[in-house]
Amino acid sequence: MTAGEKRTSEALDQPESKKVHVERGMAAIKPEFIVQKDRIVDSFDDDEAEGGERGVEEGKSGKGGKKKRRGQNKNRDLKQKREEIRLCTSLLDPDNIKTCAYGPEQCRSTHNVEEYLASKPVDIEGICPVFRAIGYCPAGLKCRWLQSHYDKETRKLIKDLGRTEASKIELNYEVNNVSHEARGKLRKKQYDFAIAGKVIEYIDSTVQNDENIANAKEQRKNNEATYVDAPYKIAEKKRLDFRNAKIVSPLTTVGNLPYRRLMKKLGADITYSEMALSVPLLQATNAEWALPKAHRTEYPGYGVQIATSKHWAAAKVAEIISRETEHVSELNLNCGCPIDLLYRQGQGSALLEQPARLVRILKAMNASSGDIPVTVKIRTGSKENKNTAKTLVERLLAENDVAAITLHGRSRQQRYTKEADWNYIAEVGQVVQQWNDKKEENKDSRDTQRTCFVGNGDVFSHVDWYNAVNTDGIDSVMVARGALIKPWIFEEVEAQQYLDKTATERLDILKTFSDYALEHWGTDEYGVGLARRFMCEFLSFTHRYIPLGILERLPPKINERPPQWKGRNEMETLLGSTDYKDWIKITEMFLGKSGDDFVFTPKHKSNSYEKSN
Ligand SMILES: Cc1cc2nc3c(=O)[nH]c(=O)nc-3n(C[C@H](O)[C@H](O)[C@H](O)COP(=O)(O)O)c2cc1C
Repeated sequence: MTAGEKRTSEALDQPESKKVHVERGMAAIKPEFIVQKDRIVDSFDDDEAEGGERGVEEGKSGKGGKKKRRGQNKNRDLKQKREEIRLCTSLLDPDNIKTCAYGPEQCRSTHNVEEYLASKPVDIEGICPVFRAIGYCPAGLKCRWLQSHYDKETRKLIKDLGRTEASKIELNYEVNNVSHEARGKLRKKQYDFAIAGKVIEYIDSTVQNDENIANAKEQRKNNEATYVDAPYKIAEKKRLDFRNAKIVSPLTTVGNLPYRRLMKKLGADITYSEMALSVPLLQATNAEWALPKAHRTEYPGYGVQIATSKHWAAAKVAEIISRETEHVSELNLNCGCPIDLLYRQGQGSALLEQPARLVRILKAMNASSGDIPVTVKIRTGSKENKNTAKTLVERLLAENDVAAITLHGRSRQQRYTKEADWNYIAEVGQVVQQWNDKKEENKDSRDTQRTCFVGNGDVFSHVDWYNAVNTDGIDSVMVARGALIKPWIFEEVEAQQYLDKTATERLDILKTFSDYALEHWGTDEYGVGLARRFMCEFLSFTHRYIPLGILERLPPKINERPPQWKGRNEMETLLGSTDYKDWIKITEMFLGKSGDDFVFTPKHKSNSYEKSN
């Protein structure tokens, strides 16, 4: 709804005497916490976020360019600065000096340890979070908390290797690292696609173009004798059971490994990688292969999401993932990403308009992914008011290649200000349920795996969650922004009540994120910079939380915007600040002072950002 279309709604869940009149789309804040009534926080257009920085070329203004999206900061500078004097990584541990591949003369980093240590900024106070967690800090001399694990007398690192082993036993490590060897082969185009090769050949031979898929099915019906069976067998798949599972959506940029690890700790059952693109995966770029990595606690229940427009690329990626990783519970195809860049390449939500291509991709993935089941995430359709998901789902079920379907109740065209259509999600759920019932009745069928159906959109509390999962045909819910703005959402689901978290409790959550971020990105200058950046990205969602205790009425809604408010104490006010400079301040509580060269540009222009720029 636009600002000009304001309507008045009543708070129906309050007794008559307490009913308040609030503008539709506005959060009702108790008067004593309102700072400036007419200063309303801008609505957030989260669509851009789905593609992460891959969407930056969208929104160019000027001749021939696209209309600039309001409130978005394009061309964000996301690179973290590196130290001016860098220590060669061969010298990180004085007890274990390695051979430098370039030699001290050629190496671009310094081999003079004293010079390096003298150039380092003053250490961050306290105990190194990684050393505390695992008894050893891989950043060695580069650690920003070095004083906590360095003996100045002996000039040696302090290690507690007993603790390292213990933390490994506690499953405190990362998985799904694709080997250097496999990546090298990919880069040189020498990887042996033993399964995908056959699958691609078969799909190519049976289907030359989109129309032929329909023809092939017709041919199969009319003339069974001439139909050639696929020259490969589809492996038996691991079973998925999503009934009432607490699921965190795939979330580009913000759904990074430390965040997902945090969500597992806070009660999530299932997590997904950020969307990885098939082409850079096949080119073996390190950044793309970082995406399927997971924390050990995420498995089982960890899905890798990919985006692609080609069945051959899908088959190859599926084979690599099934052969080179050991901790993937499902392989998910993204058919929802709305950003122009991917859409124009036929990826993400573009596949909704090309069902034959989509079916081909899923078939290729399913046949090449070994025992990893294939799942898909779709939207209601491409255009607003023209839902196509039902027909699409019928077709996907008939092809029998997906173990689960997630439906985000919005079209590609629809922006986030409009609510997700849960009535339509329920209708599609019925289609899946009828299909599953029929399968169950057909006792002769060898394939008795039911297809799971998951709804997605605007779930922000246990009330929304139970409304969804108690609907016939809906197995569970994927939660995206709700789990970013309110990371304790699954605790509410478990407790079946709203939880009024204090600022201190919310800070504890951020502290855990900070610790996990440092374990993942490292405690050297560069790692701390990354941890700070991704913590700011996280805070760009957490700050949207309006504390329960200052709300005049329930339920809180994800899309409601508040007038400028203050919290019940200073910390609560700070945690709700829309100013990215305050977010940096919050990171400093855990990550030390940010240097002058730390750069963070928020994705959304907040009120204060616009004011100060
Ligand atoms: C920051 C952000 C990043 C997202 N990244 C992805 C992604 O990589 N893959 C995907 O399928 N959906 C992505 N989405 C969409 C969400 O998974 C989800 O479908 C959508 O936000 C609706 O759910 P919600 O109303 O619970 O937020 C992203 C959404 C946001 C806000």
